[in-house]
Amino acid sequence: MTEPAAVRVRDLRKRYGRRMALAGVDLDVAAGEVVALLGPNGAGKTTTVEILTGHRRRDAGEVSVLGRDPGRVGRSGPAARWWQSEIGVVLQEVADLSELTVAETVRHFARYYPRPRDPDEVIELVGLAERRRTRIRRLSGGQRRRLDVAVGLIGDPRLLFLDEPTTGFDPAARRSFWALVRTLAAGGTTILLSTHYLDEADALADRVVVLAGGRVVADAPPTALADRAGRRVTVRWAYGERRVEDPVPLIAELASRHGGAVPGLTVTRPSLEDVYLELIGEKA
Ligand SMILES: Nc1ncnc2c1ncn2[C@@H]1O[C@H](COP(=O)(O)OP(=O)(O)OP(=O)(O)O)[C@@H](O)[C@H]1O
Repeated sequence: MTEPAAVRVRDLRKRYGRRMALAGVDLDVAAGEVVALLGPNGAGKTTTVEILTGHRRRDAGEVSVLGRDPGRVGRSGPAARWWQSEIGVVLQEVADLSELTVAETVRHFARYYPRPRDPDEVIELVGLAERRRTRIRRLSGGQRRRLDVAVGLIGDPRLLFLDEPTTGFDPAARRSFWALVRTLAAGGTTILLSTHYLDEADALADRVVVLAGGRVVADAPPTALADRAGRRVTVRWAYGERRVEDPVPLIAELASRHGGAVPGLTVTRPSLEDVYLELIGEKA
């Protein structure tokens, strides 16, 4: 028997007053998959993650997370406790426990779960072993984010939600965070990660779901998005430019028109970033 989907979303809708944040989103995450929800500011990524984790109500649509509706699972009772222990959540805004140390914080959250991971092991995993005794208010932004992830992992979740986990990281911190996500994925954790960094989605995800203006504008493995990038090339010459799939006939025609060499000829393939910008409508 195949494992049921970790996340299944159909026609999800959410408004804030007059502002349409989600205009009918479909999303699937299979067990064991790493899916990146990619999109610009205001695309609806956080709203989606908040609805899936039970932190925000939806207006319409079907949502199932580990077989339960997050809008109905409630806050207490055995079903809610089971569900909350199976998911790990790292949202953008976290509780302020700035007087506690790293180790105290992780141990504090471990008490909420029936089968927590070992706090020292989790601290080591997120790369904070040398900061175990540091108070939270003395951590850097990147270290603080790692602590958020430690708190998200302490319950040993099957499914982990990471909302823009590397915003504000320096390049080295991002790379080591990526290594952590890969370690978790290799251990079988299902991960839904929102990001506005294309390279992050490309580096980590089995599948990239691009959100723009509250809609899914692409849903494909990163390599398929890259292939889409490779298909169309731009041919420029001194008197014009055209985008074509196969540049050879156009160049032949231009060559015969100019009686030999084509003045100022260049042929360029779009980058993955060009395709992404086009998908989210930020390029003419
Ligand atoms: N609490 C709120 N009240 C009113 N409008 C909101 C609220 N939260 C989000 N919005 C609006 O809903 C839309 C989607 O926002 P959301 O935070 O989900 O996007 P996002 O993709 O996570 O953006 P970012 O990358 O900037 O975090 C935006 O237009 C935003 O201004």
